[in-house]
Amino acid sequence: MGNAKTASLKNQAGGLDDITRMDYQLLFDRTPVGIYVVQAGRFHYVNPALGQILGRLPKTVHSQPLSSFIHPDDRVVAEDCRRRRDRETWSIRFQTRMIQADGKPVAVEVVESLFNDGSRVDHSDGPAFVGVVIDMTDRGQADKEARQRLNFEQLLANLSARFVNLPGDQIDGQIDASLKSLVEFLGNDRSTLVEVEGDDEHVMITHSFAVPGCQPFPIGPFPVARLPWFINEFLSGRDVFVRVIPDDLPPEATDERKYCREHGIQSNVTVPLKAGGELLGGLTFAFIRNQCEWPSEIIVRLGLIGEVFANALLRRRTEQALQKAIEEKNRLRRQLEQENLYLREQVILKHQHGRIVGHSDAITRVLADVERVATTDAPVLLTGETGTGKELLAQSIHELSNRKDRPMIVVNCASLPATLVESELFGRTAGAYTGAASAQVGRFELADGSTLFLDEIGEFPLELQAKLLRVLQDGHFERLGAAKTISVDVRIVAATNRDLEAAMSENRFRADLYHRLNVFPIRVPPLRDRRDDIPPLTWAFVEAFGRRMGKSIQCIPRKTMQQLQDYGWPGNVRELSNTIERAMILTGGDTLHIEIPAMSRDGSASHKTLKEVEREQILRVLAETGWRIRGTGGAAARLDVKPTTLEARMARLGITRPNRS
Ligand SMILES: Nc1ncnc2c1ncn2[C@@H]1O[C@H](COP(=O)(O)OP(=O)(O)OP(=O)(O)O)[C@@H](O)[C@H]1O
Repeated sequence: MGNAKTASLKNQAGGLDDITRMDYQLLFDRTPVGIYVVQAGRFHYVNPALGQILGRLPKTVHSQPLSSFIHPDDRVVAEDCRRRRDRETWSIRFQTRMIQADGKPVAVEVVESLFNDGSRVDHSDGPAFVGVVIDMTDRGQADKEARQRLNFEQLLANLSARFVNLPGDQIDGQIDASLKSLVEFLGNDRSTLVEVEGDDEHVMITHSFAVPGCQPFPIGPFPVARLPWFINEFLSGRDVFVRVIPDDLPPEATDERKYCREHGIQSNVTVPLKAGGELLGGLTFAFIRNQCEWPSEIIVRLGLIGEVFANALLRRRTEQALQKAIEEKNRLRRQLEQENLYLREQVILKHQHGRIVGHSDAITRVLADVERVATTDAPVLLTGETGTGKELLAQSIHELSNRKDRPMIVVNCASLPATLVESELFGRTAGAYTGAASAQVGRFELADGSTLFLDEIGEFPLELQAKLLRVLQDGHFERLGAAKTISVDVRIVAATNRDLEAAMSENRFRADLYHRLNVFPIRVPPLRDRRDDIPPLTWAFVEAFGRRMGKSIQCIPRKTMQQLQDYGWPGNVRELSNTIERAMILTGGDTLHIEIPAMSRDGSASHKTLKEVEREQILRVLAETGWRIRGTGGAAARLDVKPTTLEARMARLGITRPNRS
């Protein structure tokens, strides 16, 4: 094998046979690697390269013990290695420190093997070894850089991990902590995060960390005009690396030169922060105590750190925008709710003005219809049980219309004798019929330019319905007994608690009139279908009657109010109003006691006489006062009557005190 190798070397070298011993000597002398021959622990040969590693001339080293050139701390280990060499190959590889002439240690790697060249060494002194010594100083530097690279990767991974899944509101805190870690790791004096502002004239300093003894950059807006070259550089997406300030600054950076001089900045490295295709700001590293010594490799990799910050900023921005959008949505919703509330209040207030009380959904819907139709001239048909407030609503429609300056004319069709309806509505000429001595202006003429409320329209005489229909259609009619046609502009609001459709099918009501009236029907719900309105209505009536009667009621027991809400109110609001009025008459003091009519929720029930109601009320108050009639808090005072009057009534109603057992 050895011959084969030699043959191949011969071929490559183009004639190794020609190389003389002198040539080998030259080779050893010229090689940049240290070479020595050692026997019995002493140098027999040291080439110039090893002399250089040791900082000595080779001849001064000759015959010296090898161990004396090994660092004292490494000697034992090195000798041990050399002793335990492989018996087969007789070679050994170890790392150690050698000592230079000036006493400085130099890290080396040594490879030593058995040396057979009998011409150079006398084997009677034991085996000789040849050693190759490699200076590891450069290698150490490479290792240091590799270690630095590794640490940097570690820092990068840590930074990224810190920001992953971090809620938007914690990002700022983490940026502060990360700037501190960066300064500690990279050894600069101050790290600052700059964000772009909405306006072109400022950037925003959002975070800054400085080592003790150096000032952090003041947080807040910073005018671009103070460092125009520097800011525009990184805002254009370029890295800024000025290792030696002012020498490395371009001529146009005059403001920067001045600023750095004033603030003692020796070097500056800035990376732009870009994420999502957007430039968000810059991350700057300032050197104040020393100049920047970072290897270019670190500077290149700062961009990666910039990316971590940029992504965090982007996420914070996105979350802030989202949060803002949510807040705006909530604000708009609240505003809408408030406007709704306000609108409702407006409606109620407006109608309270027209004495309509209520905030239930049912009445709110009715009021909304009233609002909607009021400003048109369309006929309105109000239907609903008696006492639900149809007339009140008719009044509201009128008051909300642009006819409000003229009074609304009311005709109760049920209360007029059929014979008088025509003249009442359409007017008459003098002598139009027997007994009509003078001419009369009808309600239609009176209502010209205003509203005519036809209450109880279901009672309108069948024979006059065609005439009514004609006025509704074209506004024309003739007074009774006159040929002259009169034209009027009248808005009709009609009301009924009758079933007009049934009347139609029984031919008591004309279908064409019905359809003409029914252009905008409004159904007014019974009070039992809007029980939420009972408390405000009760209080409204208590107030109104209290004012009239000079009484001030401060309290309605919860139980009483509940009973009012539970009751069926077949007579609707009118019945509630009457009940409150009665209770107010009977109540003394500031607490309202109401005798609730004994009826079921659906309103079908027996009606009590006033006498029965009075009896029950007196009995109840007597029970509450322990049958004490006189004095403050006595039953007479509670009922607001003289004690003698109460006693007389009790006698009349047959009320006597039950025997006490
Ligand atoms: N929402 C309300 N707020 C305040 N008062 C009301 C309300 N509804 C009705 N009232 C009062 O109840 C009473 C009856 O109302 P209104 O006469 O308008 O009812 P109606 O439906 O026209 O009755 P009818 O069918 O018997 O003519 C009136 O005193 C009215 O002021």
